[in-house]
Amino acid sequence: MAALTLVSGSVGLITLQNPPVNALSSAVRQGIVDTVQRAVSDPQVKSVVICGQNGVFCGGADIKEFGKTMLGPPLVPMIHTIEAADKPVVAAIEGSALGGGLELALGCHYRITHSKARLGLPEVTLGLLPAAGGSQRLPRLIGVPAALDLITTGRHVTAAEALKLGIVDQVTDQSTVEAAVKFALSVEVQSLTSRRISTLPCPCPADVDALFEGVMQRVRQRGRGAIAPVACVQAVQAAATLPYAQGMEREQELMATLFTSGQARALQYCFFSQRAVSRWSLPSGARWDSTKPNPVTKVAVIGLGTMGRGITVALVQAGLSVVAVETHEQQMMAAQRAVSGMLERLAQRQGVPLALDRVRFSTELEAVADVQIVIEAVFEDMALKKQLFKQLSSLCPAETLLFSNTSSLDIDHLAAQTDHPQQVVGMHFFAPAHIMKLLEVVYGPRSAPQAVATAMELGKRMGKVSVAVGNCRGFVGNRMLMHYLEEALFLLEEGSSPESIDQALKEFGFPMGVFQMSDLSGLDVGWKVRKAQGLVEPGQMSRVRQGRRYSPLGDLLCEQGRFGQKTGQGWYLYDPAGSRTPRPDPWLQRFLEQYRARQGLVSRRIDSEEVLERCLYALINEGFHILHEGIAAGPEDIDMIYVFGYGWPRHRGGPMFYASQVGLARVLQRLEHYHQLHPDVPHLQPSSLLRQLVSSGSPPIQRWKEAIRKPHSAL
Ligand SMILES: CCCCCCC/C=C/C(=O)SCCNC(=O)CCNC(=O)[C@H](O)C(C)(C)COP(=O)(O)OP(=O)(O)OC[C@H]1O[C@@H](n2cnc3c(N)ncnc32)[C@H](O)[C@@H]1OP(=O)(O)O
Repeated sequence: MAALTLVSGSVGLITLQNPPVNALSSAVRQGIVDTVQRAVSDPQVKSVVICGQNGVFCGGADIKEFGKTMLGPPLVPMIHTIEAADKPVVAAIEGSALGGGLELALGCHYRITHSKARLGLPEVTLGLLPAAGGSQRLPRLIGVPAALDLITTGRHVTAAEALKLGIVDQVTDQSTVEAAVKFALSVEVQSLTSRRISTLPCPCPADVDALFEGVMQRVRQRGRGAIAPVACVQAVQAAATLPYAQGMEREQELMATLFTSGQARALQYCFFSQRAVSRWSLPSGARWDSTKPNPVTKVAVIGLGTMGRGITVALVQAGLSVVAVETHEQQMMAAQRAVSGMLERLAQRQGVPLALDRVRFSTELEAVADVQIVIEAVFEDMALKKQLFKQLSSLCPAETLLFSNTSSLDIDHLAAQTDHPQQVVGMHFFAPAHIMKLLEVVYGPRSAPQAVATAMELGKRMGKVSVAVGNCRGFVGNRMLMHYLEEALFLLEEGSSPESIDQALKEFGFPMGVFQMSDLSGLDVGWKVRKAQGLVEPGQMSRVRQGRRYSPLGDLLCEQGRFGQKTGQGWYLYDPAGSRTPRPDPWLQRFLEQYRARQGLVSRRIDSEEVLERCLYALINEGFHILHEGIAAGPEDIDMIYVFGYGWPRHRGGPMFYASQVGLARVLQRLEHYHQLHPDVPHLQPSSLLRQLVSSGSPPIQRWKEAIRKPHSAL
């Protein structure tokens, strides 16, 4: 797991060997301890270089070992031994030096880096802190403000930035190991006194207390209840105020709390789930590793509203040629200006050349005839989309893939309009499409595996987290969201207010509550969907529709022209119209009181526990139905959809992971309780999969698939 060879006569070269990222597993740590000891005690060795196999220095501690009994030598004394060595030790960093990998490098006396390498301490993203001395050494090396930034955000820095910050000593474009060996030879006789970072004082700015206070405030605000960023600030504060040995004690103490926390488990589950969802499979048995995506260089986007513009930008940024079609001349001009502006701003921010020449704008549908993929992004209207798919089917060659950016419409109906239904797949982007990371790739029973593979690959090229899901109303995300929204409305009817419901959800960790989110998306969007479902009865107040409880509150607001932020009024007041700051609306309060009075509803006090249980468990219950039907391959697919598309707090792992942490028996018991109180609400009736899991002893989430009828989970 680590090999020692003698090179250039006097340099002991230690190579970490643990593909793919040379994570510091117990075997690797043992290998490092053994090889360092041999190198240090070998009189022929005058200096040491540590590098990683296959162009990667080290991806950090082995995350797969977390939560298990720790075997092998611990990291902290291992790094101390390296730092204390009386022969110069040089880290040769290629690929990545992350987390424990960078901490290992900080224990070395020098760091030589390839220009393409990335360095960082991303432990915070896993619910941890750099507890192999990183929180104490980095501030001593680069100062408190820069260390706080890197440690609390976990962001990776380029080699150039690392050099500027003083993390590394040299950057090379050539062979890193050769440069490091040459460097090691040149420092063999130099004193190491100033090279042991742990012995250096921590450079602090004059207003260090104010700095910590400000950062702590920012971190709490941004973290939405996450504990790791707070502990990271506290650890750096220890580096700034305590001698190294005491700082290390504080680091270990803080880490001990984080290491066993539910948040760390949730974040580590997210790390693996994010990767697992790319290993898609279909109910037919087709899989990611046995299906080749089509080569794609040119894509068309039809419909240049908000979504189409965002998709165009995302495609251009992925290096593709795009034909952007909008048949209305005026809208086309506006879209062209908007897309060019977005691309210009992005190019400026990223310091890359402007790629405007990769987009060709056209008002002619015929312009799409020579592309490999057409992404339809016209208005969410079935008749309109059906007509377009019919036209596309006759316009495009048989091998062209036809993707629809629909958020809820039936993919099978669209496929049925074409001569080649196997070429049709849904690509549900989230607004703004060039920024949001989530992509739901929706397959129908006739979608070809190759079409799904190509959509997943295209998503990857655009930097998205793509999740393959089956076709059903609302797909996975919006289907679950419907019940969350409905419960919020029922709670309003029963006596709650938009402010208190939103507050409870924000305290849970959502960036905004359900009513603020609805105002932002536009209340007319849901109204249109409900109209299409035949649920809307203008001017009517009846609370039972299609045989179940229904709240007409949203419809009544829309009838008053209250569509949310864009009209200045919705569940909140926005002054002026278009402003983003919601203010409680006294009109709404009166309206709710009158509504309850007319309906004979007696208002009661509703606490945040009930808000969370009813909104979240209703959503989770639908997730169990989705799993049972095989619409999502596994719980991790649902969780990644919610984390990346709906603002579910990552440190809570996603709705299905959250259910597993709350305890399935508890979720079941509360759903039964609420269903008993509200028998006219079918979505509160516990799913049979949830019952089945509870009666089989609530297995851990990784084993749910064994109970699912059509499992094709990737975890
Ligand atoms: C009390 C005892 C513990 C003390 C610990 C002290 C403090 C130290 C803590 C840590 O070091 S925590 C780990 C910090 N490191 C990271 O967060 C880095 C995570 N990895 C990445 O960001 C990326 O993997 C990468 C290194 C940038 C490479 O990216 P790339 O896109 O090339 O590959 P991936 O698909 O992401 O990964 C490939 C493969 O490798 C697995 N993997 C990656 N990193 C680790 C790791 N640190 N431990 C275990 N496994 C890792 C990843 O899951 C992929 O696996 P498969 O999905 O292919 O099975």
